[in-house]
Amino acid sequence: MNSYVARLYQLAGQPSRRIIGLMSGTSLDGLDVALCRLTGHGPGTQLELEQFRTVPYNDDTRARIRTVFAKEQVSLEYLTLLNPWLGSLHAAAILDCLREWQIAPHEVDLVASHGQTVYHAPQHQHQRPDFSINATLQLGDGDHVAVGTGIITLSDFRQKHVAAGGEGAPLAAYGDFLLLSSPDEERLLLNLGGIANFTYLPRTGGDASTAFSTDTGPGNTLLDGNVRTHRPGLQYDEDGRLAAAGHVHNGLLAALLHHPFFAAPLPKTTGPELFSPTFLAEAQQRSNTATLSLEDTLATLAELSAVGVARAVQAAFAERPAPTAVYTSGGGAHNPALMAALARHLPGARFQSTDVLGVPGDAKEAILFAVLANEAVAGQPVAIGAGRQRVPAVSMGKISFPG
Ligand SMILES: Nc1ncnc2c1ncn2[C@@H]1O[C@H](COP(=O)(O)OP(=O)(O)OP(=O)(O)O)[C@@H](O)[C@H]1O
Ligand SMILES: CC(=O)N[C@H]1[C@@H]2OC[C@@H](O2)[C@@H](O)[C@@H]1O[C@H](C)C(=O)O
Repeated sequence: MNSYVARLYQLAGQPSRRIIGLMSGTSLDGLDVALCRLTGHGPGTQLELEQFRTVPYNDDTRARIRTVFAKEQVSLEYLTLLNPWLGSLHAAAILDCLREWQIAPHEVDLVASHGQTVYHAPQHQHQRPDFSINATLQLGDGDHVAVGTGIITLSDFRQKHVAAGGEGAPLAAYGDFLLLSSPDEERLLLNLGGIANFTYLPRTGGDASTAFSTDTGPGNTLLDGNVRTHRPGLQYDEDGRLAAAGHVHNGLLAALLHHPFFAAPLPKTTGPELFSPTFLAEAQQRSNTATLSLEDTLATLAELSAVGVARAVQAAFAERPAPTAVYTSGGGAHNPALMAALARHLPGARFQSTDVLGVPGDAKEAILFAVLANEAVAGQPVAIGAGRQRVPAVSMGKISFPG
């Protein structure tokens, strides 16, 4: 028997596994590295987050990713080169973290690598009559991560979801459901990354078929892009200071909200392919607001992100009250201007960080991929959701051996 197959078989039978989850999201701020001890599997999964670090991307890495990121046309040669280059970069980042944490690679059982999304193309977004399929592309080849670290690696999680009829995202529902359901309350888990999304969790023991997750529209992506354009050198509006100094422009807000995405049924996914600088420029042109101050534009964009979340929550809970327990994660939770807008648009909500649940908000997405790898190796396909909100019950991730 191949010794790695034997190792996987052994890992599957162990009571717990030590798994590194990797996530590099749409904000391109860096690679999140979460060292997790996962005990059990399925609804009994227990998480201990042993270490967490974001390894920042330098300007060169960001520029390389931006060369292809969310672009309809790119150099095929560049894309081909970027795939293994990112895999090797991620492997080096893991080794660097392990050195700092004084842990040897052989003491880690698995790596769960999300890779870098460079293009997300659900059918509603690409609208090509010649391809009636959903598609999504993550770079950072898993074999390079496995060979570079010496650790068995699972990667490319989203393809199975697409193959089973999903849009490849959001996958958060699976891990959120396993780690964060509570017998005491139903919950909304609101992630404010480049794109915003939420997971609805019924009480544990309640009707699991009602759990689901959906994107809601932009989180920080339009805010970040606008800041970068007008304040070169800044990556984002720190602590939302610029947005807080501005006023919402209702004309621009209406032009932004005009897009059918905001009225589309749930669940839905999106990305910076749609919510791009061009999307903003077109809305500015239609509303005659191209010369609006940076502060007012940012205040309006924060409002847009909050309205997107509120509309999706209203659509999901048209027939009954929405959960009031809302747990936030992602970088946008550190933006007080965005959080203030959300508080206005979700009046009954009690906002807390997922930190209070033992899952630090900044680490949550990386942890979720460790949970998916744990399920793929030791668990069963997770069945949650029903009807239009059905989440395909599949195990996800492709397995790469180091040798
Ligand atoms: N102190 C802060 N003040 C304002 N905004 C902040 C702050 N800290 C982080 N952010 C925002 O959070 C962003 C990073 O968020 P995060 O890392 O969750 O995104 P991501 O994981 O790349 O996105 P996605 O979840 O869409 O893949 C930054 O680009 C910035 O917009
Ligand atoms: C295609 C893709 O990478 N989507 C990301 C992105 O970032 C946030 C939002 O858009 C979400 O749909 C997803 O990530 C999280 C981890 C998810 O799949 O749940």
